[in-house]
Amino acid sequence: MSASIRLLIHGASGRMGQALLRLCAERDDCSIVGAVSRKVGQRVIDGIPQFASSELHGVPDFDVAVDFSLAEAFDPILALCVERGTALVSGTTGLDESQRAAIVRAADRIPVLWAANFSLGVAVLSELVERAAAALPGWDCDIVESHHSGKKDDPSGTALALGESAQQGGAQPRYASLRAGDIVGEHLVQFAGVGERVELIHRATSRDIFARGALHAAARLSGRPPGIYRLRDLL
Ligand SMILES: NC(=O)C1=CN([C@@H]2O[C@H](COP(=O)(O)OP(=O)(O)OC[C@H]3O[C@@H](n4cnc5c(N)ncnc54)[C@H](OP(=O)(O)O)[C@@H]3O)[C@@H](O)[C@H]2O)C=CC1
Ligand SMILES: O=C(O)C1=N[C@H](C(=O)O)C[C@H](O)C1
Repeated sequence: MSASIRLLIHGASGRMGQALLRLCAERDDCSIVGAVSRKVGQRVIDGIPQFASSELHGVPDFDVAVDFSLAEAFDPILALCVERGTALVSGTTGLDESQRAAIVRAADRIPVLWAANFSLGVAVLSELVERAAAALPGWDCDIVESHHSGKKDDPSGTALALGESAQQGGAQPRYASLRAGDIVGEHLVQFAGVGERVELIHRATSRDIFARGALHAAARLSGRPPGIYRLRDLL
């Protein structure tokens, strides 16, 4: 039997962090050696040592950091992974160009997987969007994303990634964002022609789909050579 992969969860107190902690406890291929949040109350919760982001350099040895935090928290966790030579799986959205460039540089030294969306449904939607865009030249393409009122970035990372797929197919997408209630995440990609319209939509009703995808990716990324990995490389 292979050894359990040691995970560091970054953004542990958040909506995604809590889903990751809960779902990791159900797996026998990984264990959490540290949970990092901006603020820390109790030092150990359910046997997992808690660390404040100011204590990042004191976390124990780990194999993969799983980061679902905020853009302003991303640079330190990327730097820590490079310093320790460990893998990074990140779903943090709202990263700017310099942060994206830092990921590319880091990938010379460590394995990195960043994805705007870890669900299988969005992976399929992305392919459908590219095909629809290529098949419907000249049609208007609009991407409408809806999320809970606590979401900070817009357009969502998924909307921007779907926009890249639409562009690959030759469309010029426009974006609209809605923040309301507790919507987990909805993405509508609409192609409008004259007298007809095609709508492709993904509705997430549970964050577990993202957390499961990220844990699966972490288990598969551990021990790989440095480089940029895509979700589809690890499925
Ligand atoms: N790729 C994907 O599939 C998905 C991506 N996401 C993305 O994941 C990220 C997290 O989402 P969500 O869980 O809803 O967000 P939350 O706001 O619920 O959680 C954010 C977490 O980051 C921590 N944090 C905030 N600021 C800092 C900082 N400066 N340094 C260290 N830690 C910090 C928070 O700690 P504290 O509570 O102490 O402030 C908290 O643990 C977002 O970017 C979101 O877009 C979300 C779902 C799926
Ligand atoms: O913040 C969220 O909640 C989500 N963020 C990701 C994004 O920005 O696309 C993925 C998912 O839609 C949920």
